Amino acid sequence: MTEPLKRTIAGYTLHRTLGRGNTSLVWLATDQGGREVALKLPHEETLRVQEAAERFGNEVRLTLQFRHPHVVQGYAGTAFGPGAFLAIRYYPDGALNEQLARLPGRTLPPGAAIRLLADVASALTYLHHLGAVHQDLKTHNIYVDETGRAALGDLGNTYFVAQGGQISGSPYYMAPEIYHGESSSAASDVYSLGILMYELLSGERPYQGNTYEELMVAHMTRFPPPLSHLNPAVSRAVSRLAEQALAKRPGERPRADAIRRALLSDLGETPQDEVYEDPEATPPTQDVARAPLVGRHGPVQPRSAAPQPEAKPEQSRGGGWNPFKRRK
Ligand SMILES: Nc1ncnc2c1ncn2[C@@H]1O[C@H](COP(=O)(O)OP(=O)(O)OP(=O)(O)O)[C@@H](O)[C@H]1O
Repeated sequence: MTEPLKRTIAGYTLHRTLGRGNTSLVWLATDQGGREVALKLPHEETLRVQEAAERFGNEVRLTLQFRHPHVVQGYAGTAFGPGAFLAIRYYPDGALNEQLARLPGRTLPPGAAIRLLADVASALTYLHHLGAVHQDLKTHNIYVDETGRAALGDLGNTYFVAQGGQISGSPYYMAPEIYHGESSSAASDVYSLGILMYELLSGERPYQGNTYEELMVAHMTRFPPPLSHLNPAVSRAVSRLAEQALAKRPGERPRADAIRRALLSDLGETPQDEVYEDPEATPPTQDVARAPLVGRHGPVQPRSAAPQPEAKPEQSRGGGWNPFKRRK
C-alpha cells in the first residue's frame, strides 16, 4: 500500500501512518523535542463538511482542555482551518480493539481486564464530574500503554450537558434510551461501560444483531446472563455491578465512580477519592484556548424534542451495516 501524501505541520516530522478513521488520518510523528506523538490530521472531507469539522475541532479543544491520567493526553493542536491537527500521546500497540484482535480468544486475563475497566471508569468519573458525557465508549476509543494502563480517547462526540450537543453512539454500546431518541447522559456512558465490562470479562458483547433493528430490540428487551456465570473468575460484586450498569432505566444504573471503586476493591486496593486538577488551570498549547466558541460549544442550543436516531442513517445509506460506526 502506498503511503498517503504527507502534509506539513510546522514543528513535526511525519514518519508513517498509524491508522485511518472516519475523521482523520493518524501519523506517527516526532515533535521538535524528539518526542514521538500520534498526529491526527483531519481528512479534506472532514474540513469541508461543517459538522465533521466541528467534531474534529471539538476533539482538539477538549483533548487539550481535559487533564486526567486515564484520558488520552493532548500535547498541541489547532482546532479549525487548513492547518488543523491534534498531537496526542502515542500508543505503540494501537487501540484496544486492535490489541484484542491479536490475542487468542480476544480475551485478557481477568486481572488485566479489571484494571483497564477501573481506568476507564476513572476517566468517566472525571468527565461526569466536569458535567461532560463521552457518548462513544468502545474498545476502538481506548488506548493501553506498555504498563497495562488504559486511557479514554476520541472526544469528538463529547459535550458538556449544560451546553447541549448532538446525540451520538455506536449501536453495540448504545443505551436503550438513546435508541428511544432520548438525550445521552452520564448514565448512558455507564451503560456503555457495562457493555465493555461484559466484552472484556466474558470475551463477548452481551447483545448481538445483524441489523440496527435487531440490536435495538436486544438492548431494549433482553438481559444477559450474570457475568460470573459466563466467567467464574469474575466476582459476584463485579458481576452484579455490570448487570446494574445495563439496567434498562438510566436512573437505576450505578455511577461510574461506584463502578471504579468496586473494580479497585476487586483488585485488592482501597479506592481513594479522585482529586482533579482544574482543567482550566493549565492553558492548552497553541491557539485552541482562544478559538471561537462554535459548534457544540457555542451558546446553549435547545435540544430538539426527538434527537436524531444514531447509526440508523449509516444503514439506510446502504453502505453496509456497521454496529461500531457512530453517526457522522
Ligand atoms: N494515540 C494513538 N496512538 C497510536 N495509534 C493511534 C492513536 N490514535 C489513533 N491511532 C490509530 O489510528 C486509527 C484511527 O484513529 P481514530 O479512530 O481516533 O480516528 P478518527 O478518524 O479521529 O476517529 P473516528 O473514526 O472515530 O472519527 C486508530 O484505529 C489507531 O490504529
